[in-house]
Amino acid sequence: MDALLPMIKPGLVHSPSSTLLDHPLLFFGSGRMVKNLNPIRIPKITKVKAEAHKQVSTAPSIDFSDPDWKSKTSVSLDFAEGYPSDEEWHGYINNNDRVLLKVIRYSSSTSAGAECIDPGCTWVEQWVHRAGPREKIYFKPEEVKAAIVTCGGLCPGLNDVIRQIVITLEIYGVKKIVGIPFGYRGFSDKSLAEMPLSRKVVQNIHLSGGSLLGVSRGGPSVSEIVDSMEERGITMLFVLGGNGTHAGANAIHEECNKRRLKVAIVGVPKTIDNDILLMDKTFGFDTAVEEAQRAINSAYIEDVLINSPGVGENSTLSSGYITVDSRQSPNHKLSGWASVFRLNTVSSSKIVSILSVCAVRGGSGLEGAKELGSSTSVSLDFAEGYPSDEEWHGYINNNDRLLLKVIRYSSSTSAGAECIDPDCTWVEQWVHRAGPREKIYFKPEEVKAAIVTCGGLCPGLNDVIRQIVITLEIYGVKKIVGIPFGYRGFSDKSLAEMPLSRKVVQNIHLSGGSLLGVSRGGPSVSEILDSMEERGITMLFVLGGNGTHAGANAIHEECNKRRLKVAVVGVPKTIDNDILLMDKTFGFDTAVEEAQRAINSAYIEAHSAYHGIGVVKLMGRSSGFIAMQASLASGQIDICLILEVPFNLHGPHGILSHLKYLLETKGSAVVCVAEGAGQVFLEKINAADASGNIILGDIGVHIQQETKKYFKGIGFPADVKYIDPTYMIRACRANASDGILCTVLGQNAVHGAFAGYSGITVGICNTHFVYFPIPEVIAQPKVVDPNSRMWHRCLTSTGQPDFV
Ligand SMILES: Nc1ncnc2c1ncn2[C@@H]1O[C@H](COP(=O)(O)OP(=O)(O)OP(=O)(O)O)[C@@H](O)[C@H]1O
Ligand SMILES: O=P(O)(O)OC[C@H]1O[C@](O)(CO)[C@@H](O)[C@@H]1O
Ligand SMILES: [Mg+2]
Repeated sequence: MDALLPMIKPGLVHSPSSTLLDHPLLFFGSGRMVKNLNPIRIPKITKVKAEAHKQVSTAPSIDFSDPDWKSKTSVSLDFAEGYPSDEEWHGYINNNDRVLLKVIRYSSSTSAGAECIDPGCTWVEQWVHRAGPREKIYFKPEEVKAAIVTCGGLCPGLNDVIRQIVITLEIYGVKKIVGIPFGYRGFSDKSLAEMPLSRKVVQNIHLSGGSLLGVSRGGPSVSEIVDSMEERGITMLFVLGGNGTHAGANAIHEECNKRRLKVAIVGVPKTIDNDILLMDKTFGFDTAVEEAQRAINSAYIEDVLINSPGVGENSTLSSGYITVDSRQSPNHKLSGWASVFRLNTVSSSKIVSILSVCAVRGGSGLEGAKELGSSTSVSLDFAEGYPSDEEWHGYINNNDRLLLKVIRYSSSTSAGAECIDPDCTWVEQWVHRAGPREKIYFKPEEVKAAIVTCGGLCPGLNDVIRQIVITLEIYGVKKIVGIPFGYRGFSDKSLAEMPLSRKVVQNIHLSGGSLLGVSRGGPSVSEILDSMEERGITMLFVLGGNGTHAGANAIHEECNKRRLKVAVVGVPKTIDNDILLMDKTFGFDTAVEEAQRAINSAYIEAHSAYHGIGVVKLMGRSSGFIAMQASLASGQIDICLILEVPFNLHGPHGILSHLKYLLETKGSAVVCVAEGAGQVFLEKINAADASGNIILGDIGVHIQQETKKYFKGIGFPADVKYIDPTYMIRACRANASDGILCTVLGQNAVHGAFAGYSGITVGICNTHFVYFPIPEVIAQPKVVDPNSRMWHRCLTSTGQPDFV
């Protein structure tokens, strides 16, 4: 297999005719390639002189008084001889790193959504190249002329991509960057001049939709385009577009190869339709769904309020998910689980008829997990035997598994490498796939389900409550209640449980907060259990963060001790995104979206003031994910501070001297700080909330005060504005992306309980939904890895140096 790899060997730089430039996307694994791809040619490696690109990405030693500090440090190209040893990799991606393409191991080709290559549904590894900066680069930045072109229809985010390409090219040291106007047409239409691009030009273009460069369809032939590229001396072409644009890009690439031109053609797939193969999603898709949802909401409101009651009733059913509407068509054929959505009563009796006799099981979802401890897979003891393959229709086969980690790091020093042993051996760790099972454990008519929401607020709580209730009703459950104000509702006699039904929850997702209320602290686990027994609860859905999940696990264990037939299922809720093993928790995306608005206000304030400095504090007591992502999303942050990365305020490498430099050079600056950061500078409060969480000092206020003091002290004018949007970012309604996440989490929580799992929580992992044993995800808070690509991307975006 290695013979196929586009290796950059010590002392070698790959030649244009035989390398990644030929095959920007290669697949490896088990000798199998994805259909429709041409066989991979064995690359011919030509000897050229060695070029090592030395970049300091995390620990640059910077002299801020030098106006050229950026070009001298993190962006400098300091070529050296020879290939760097593993120890020398700092923030670079090792060329041999690979990402697994498919992460689900289907146990049967008839399991819901199974994508099998052969009828036996054999597990086939298919690897793709990991993206990111390489230590050895192929082009000399000063020789590069880069062009960007946007083709096809418009798409939200085009300007964001243009902007970041330009900024990143500048960081590499590229000076000649141009935009080709109006798509491929700009290559031939003499009336359209190419547009010089620089950081200054693109600084704020992401604040508007459309494309700075304009778009078009149609245009010149490939050979005309390449003639024009040769004439212009273009050596890098970035092509933003959909499938047509990419077909064009590939033809241009092939033509360049034919003409033996040393040109890199790189596409960035753009389409709101999300119809590009192999990717989780294309940019613009999320925004399009968000906007579409607004249109649906308007349609819903129009129908309900203006049209006849009959129409209104219909749109009540269809609101949230328009596909439900199509399923109501009497001619629409549904099978298996899908039919359950439509044929409510029939389906529940069908489900009952296939009841299994398996016991409610403890959390035991992780298999073969070297670092996570071994655990058993779930075994099912069905009364009437295992259904044959032909019988699966829309159900998840119990033996389906999802791979936890998808990157094969070739070296422990590759950027963000998470290796289990020093050799970075590839270890398969499998988790259970979430979803409806054909055999269920509970008889719906015997179930009493309760939902409780604990901890702080989080956008999407109502969406999850709503979906749990709707899904329970689909199963045929009649007794559904909400426990008011968190665990406290189990003991406080003044708080009556709230009966829940589809009618009650129908529109609750249109507001933030929790219909049930939240609280911290509360009764002991045994009090909770006594109350659950008294109420006859057989399913408990627990929405909360790490504390809540610790509680849920204790409840599950106590149920086991008391030999109660109860399913305890968690749904992780936290805007902080600090739960282990998941791609993200619900509410996080919305919090980032809202935080970005606060950052934009801070930017405008700072930008409009003479020597303005905006400081924004964001939530995240034990991790800096919100601050990092909001900084990245906004593109307006100069300094992002998180608790995972230490910093100094004072001194030559401190934040204050960098702020002075920014005011001198840019005229303004914006700082984003996570609430958990810089606690060492603050006096300990020595207090905890009702749940025992330590109360933090206010780092935002501290930075504001220190900044004012510093500039006053040196007699340098500075206008400091402080924005604290912390509660605003978590009290709002979930955005579309969180709305979808919440809906699927809610459905899967119910499927998990009905399948007979307990002590589990539902999560999204590598874009698929899985069940985790609770203890595995709350062993410690998930934090930002300062060696991760995401943090490095944030640094690339802010341009900030190290502050120690
Ligand atoms: N170790 C534990 N065992 C049992 N219950 C716990 C434990 N830790 C916390 N709880 C309970 O869980 C509930 C919520 O905990 P907490 O206030 O820490 O919020 P959280 O779930 O971590 O959410 P957030 O992300 O908002 O902090 C509280 O009622 C608390 O009493
Ligand atoms: O004010 P409250 O409810 O204690 O919540 C604050 C905490 O809740 C969170 O939003 C979620 O854990 C933290 O980021 C924050 O520190
Ligand atoms: Mg917590």
